[in-house]
Amino acid sequence: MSKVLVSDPIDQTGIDILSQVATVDVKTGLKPEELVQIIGEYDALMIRSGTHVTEKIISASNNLKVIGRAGVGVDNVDVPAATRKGIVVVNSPQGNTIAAAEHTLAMMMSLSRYIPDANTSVKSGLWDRKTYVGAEVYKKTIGIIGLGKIGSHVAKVAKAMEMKLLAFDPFISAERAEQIGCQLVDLDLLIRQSDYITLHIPKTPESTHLINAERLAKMKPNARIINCSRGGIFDEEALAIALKNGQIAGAALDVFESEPLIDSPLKTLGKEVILTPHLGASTTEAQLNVAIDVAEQIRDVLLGLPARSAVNIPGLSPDILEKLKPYMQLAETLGNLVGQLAGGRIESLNVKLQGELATSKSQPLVIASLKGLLYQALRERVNYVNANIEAKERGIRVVETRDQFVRDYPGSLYLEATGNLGIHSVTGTLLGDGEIRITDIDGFPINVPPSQYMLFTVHRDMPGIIGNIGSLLGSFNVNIASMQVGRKIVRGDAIMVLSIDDPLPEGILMEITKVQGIQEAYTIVL
Ligand SMILES: NC(=O)c1ccc[n+]([C@@H]2O[C@H](COP(=O)([O-])OP(=O)(O)OC[C@H]3O[C@@H](n4cnc5c(N)ncnc54)[C@H](O)[C@@H]3O)[C@@H](O)[C@H]2O)c1
Ligand SMILES: O=C(O)[C@H](O)COP(=O)(O)O
Repeated sequence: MSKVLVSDPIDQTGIDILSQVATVDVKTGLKPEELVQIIGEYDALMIRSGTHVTEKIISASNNLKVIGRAGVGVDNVDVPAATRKGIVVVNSPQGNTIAAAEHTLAMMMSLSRYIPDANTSVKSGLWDRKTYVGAEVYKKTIGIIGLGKIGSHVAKVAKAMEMKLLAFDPFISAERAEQIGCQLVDLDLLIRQSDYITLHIPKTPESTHLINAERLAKMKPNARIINCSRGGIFDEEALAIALKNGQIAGAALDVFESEPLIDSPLKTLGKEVILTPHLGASTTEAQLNVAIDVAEQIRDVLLGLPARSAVNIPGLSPDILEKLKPYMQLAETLGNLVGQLAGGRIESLNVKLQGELATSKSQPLVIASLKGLLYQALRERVNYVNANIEAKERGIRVVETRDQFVRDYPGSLYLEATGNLGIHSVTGTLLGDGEIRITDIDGFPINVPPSQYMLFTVHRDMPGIIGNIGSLLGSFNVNIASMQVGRKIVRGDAIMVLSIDDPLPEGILMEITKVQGIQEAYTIVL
């Protein structure tokens, strides 16, 4: 049974899901060196923002197949190092969107009305109504930096409060911004005109210290700024100076350059500053959502299935995955089959999407085909994450083609592998119930489901040959489950495909090739 380590607090429902397929250890608050010591025992690791999965931890993780981030940000995971090791990294892109957006709005309102300080004041026995005269957000301008999932929800609510909405996001169109009710502007204008500025962007080299002394100096004196996205996007030293000097009216931070926040000049400031300990995603609802989402994905990866939100598998977004998942299984099976038929060193793989499939995204199918193709060489070490890298390292050239006019099946996939021992091709499709059918091998039409043990022969189509093979297998006590012959012309070359119940015994393949009329024989294990 697989072993999963949960190293940050997650909802019990997630642990219950993982327990269906694995032994789950919950060990929170581990020091990095403790994690390095034990990670080798685990097949999966489930974390939140508290665990930093460094290259050192990844190097020590000899069995790790998947890292699940129960949340959005994966900046606490060395994703390139995980990718190099073939470890899938999954997250929950939407599970805590509403929670983070609502925390942002709560921060905005609390900043405007000094609620945290007023509350502390009343609890300390005071009744001070003068100090806490606030400001209304109604008709004020909010500048949203990053109009993705969280930014868009903040926009929706801000619009309902009749705020004027500006947005800066170089990766979205003005039309999209307009649909959300925002005017897309450049960063400088947003900074100069907004009464409230809120950030909803990932931390990248470009966004690090995006809010610095220079930009703070351009803000309105009544500006209040909020960061519920990632620490390090604000230059905290410069922010503390700007607040101290009254350059801006307030700031609310949920995330910090270094967490937990220990020494910071921001802590010494007054009612104009609100600090929360990375609580954006901390609602019961969000924690349930992310725990289920990520635990299900970890479970799927441990069962050998693709995950719907893997961050390090190119071209695999959840909607594409939903549509292509059955075809990925087909691609993997065909890749494995054609790899075994080609044998030896593979030089190139042609992946052709046919019929209805021709309009689909090819990348997931290419990855799955390569995973299957490399299985014989790499076994469990090849997966959806590293299949591309492994193929490149072996010098396998991948060619993607499409032919929507192939109409013998609604959608089919054709793989052709060229190697130092020759060229082989296979075609397959999915039946209505999702069952895989191999429909062509090396140009011979057939219609067989894949089975674990198979035998293929290329032979002359002549009387007696099928009987001879049957008797030979019988003499070795090999039970034939099914058999089919495919031929292009009567009495020409033909292919025989047999599904057998057990692996072929040693030496029998050689005997088969000696049968009169047999030209080639291949044993396949899928
Ligand atoms: N505080 C919390 O607990 C909490 C909870 C959830 C998410 N988050 C963080 O909030 C952030 C936003 O999450 P999301 O789900 O909305 O992400 P998202 O991917 O849906 O949206 C991010 C948006 O930022 C834009 N963007 C990227 N770089 C930019 C830049 N330099 N300038 C302007 N726009 C830029 C992108 O185009 C995208 O539209 C992430 O950093 C995430 O980790 C924090
Ligand atoms: O990126 C996220 O999802 C948030 O930062 C939430 O982090 P958390 O899971 O540690 O609360």
